[in-house]
Amino acid sequence: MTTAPATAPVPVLVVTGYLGAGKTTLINRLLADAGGRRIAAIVNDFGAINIDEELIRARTDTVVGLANGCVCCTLQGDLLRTLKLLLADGPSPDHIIVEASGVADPAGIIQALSDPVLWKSTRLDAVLCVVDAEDLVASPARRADPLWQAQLAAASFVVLTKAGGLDAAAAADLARSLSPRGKPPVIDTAREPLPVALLLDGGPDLPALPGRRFTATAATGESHAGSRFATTTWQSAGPVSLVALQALIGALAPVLVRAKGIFRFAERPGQTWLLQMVGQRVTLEPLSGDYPEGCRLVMIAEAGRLDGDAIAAHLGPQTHR
Ligand SMILES: Nc1nc2c(ncn2[C@@H]2O[C@H](COP(=O)(O)OP(=O)(O)OP(=O)(O)O)[C@@H](O)[C@H]2O)c(=O)[nH]1
Repeated sequence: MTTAPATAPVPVLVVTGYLGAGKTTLINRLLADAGGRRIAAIVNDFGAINIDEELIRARTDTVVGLANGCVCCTLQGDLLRTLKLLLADGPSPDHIIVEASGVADPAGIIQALSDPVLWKSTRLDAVLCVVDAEDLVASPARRADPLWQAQLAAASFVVLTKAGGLDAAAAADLARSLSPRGKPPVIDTAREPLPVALLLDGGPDLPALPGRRFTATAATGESHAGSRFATTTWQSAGPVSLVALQALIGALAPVLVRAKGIFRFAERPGQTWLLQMVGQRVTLEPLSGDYPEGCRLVMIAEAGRLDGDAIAAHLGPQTHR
């Protein structure tokens, strides 16, 4: 009697990191450099509109968005259901990347992925924590934030983004401060190529699976920020005024922690634009590729600080696509 060869569990890479740290950008780099690996992405956006899913969809056919909640708590069940569907539907991917929302405590995700039934078909391979160097330099108090600490504590790898403005010694100091003993490894994306094979396939000095340990503490500790931040979304079927958007950002900048949106402007017909705001840094860049018509905007602020009516006051009433 012959037995069917056991198929290896599909490895899962969880990408965590604070709001606007660079998770989506990093995942798109991994997808671009995937080297023939079939990668499925599950993208969790805290808000009702999943901008990150749209940005990642441009790179891979297999992307599932989980919006309006957090995979570390309210959407844990959805995460497990989505994983099961991805594995049941056609040929399994070689790898699954889960982008956590910026307010997620990875402990809850690790806990969900440790489901013994799921473990046979998928295994948590690594947790990658994206850390924004500019943000840390501008806001040193970030290090005392329990959410930020929980994300870093769960990391098997730390990816340092936006460190290009620091000199080499300052960047090395920053990396050491994030990982004093050199484990987890810190990868400075401004100075070194992204080690795709290491991040996706594991490294030689990583403990053998499934014995690799992950820091899983209570999912609902004070570090979880789902209730600390509130998200407000707005969308329209048609274009908006660029001047009105600039005025809106100017008016709300003092309270916004994060904003992102996909826009068409009445003043610039025929072009789609991506708005990104992290801290006080705002960028507006043209997008190439097919994006659905209309505009959508997600804004995140400390709960109670963002007046949703201000968006409609500047951009006009919300209309649905
Ligand atoms: N200079 C620089 N900018 C970066 C880098 N990575 C990301 N950014 C910029 O940072 C902003 C936020 O990047 P995202 O990839 O959307 O961040 P995120 O962590 O997915 O954001 P959330 O999902 O909202 O938490 C965008 O304007 C990016 O272009 C980097 O390595 N260097």
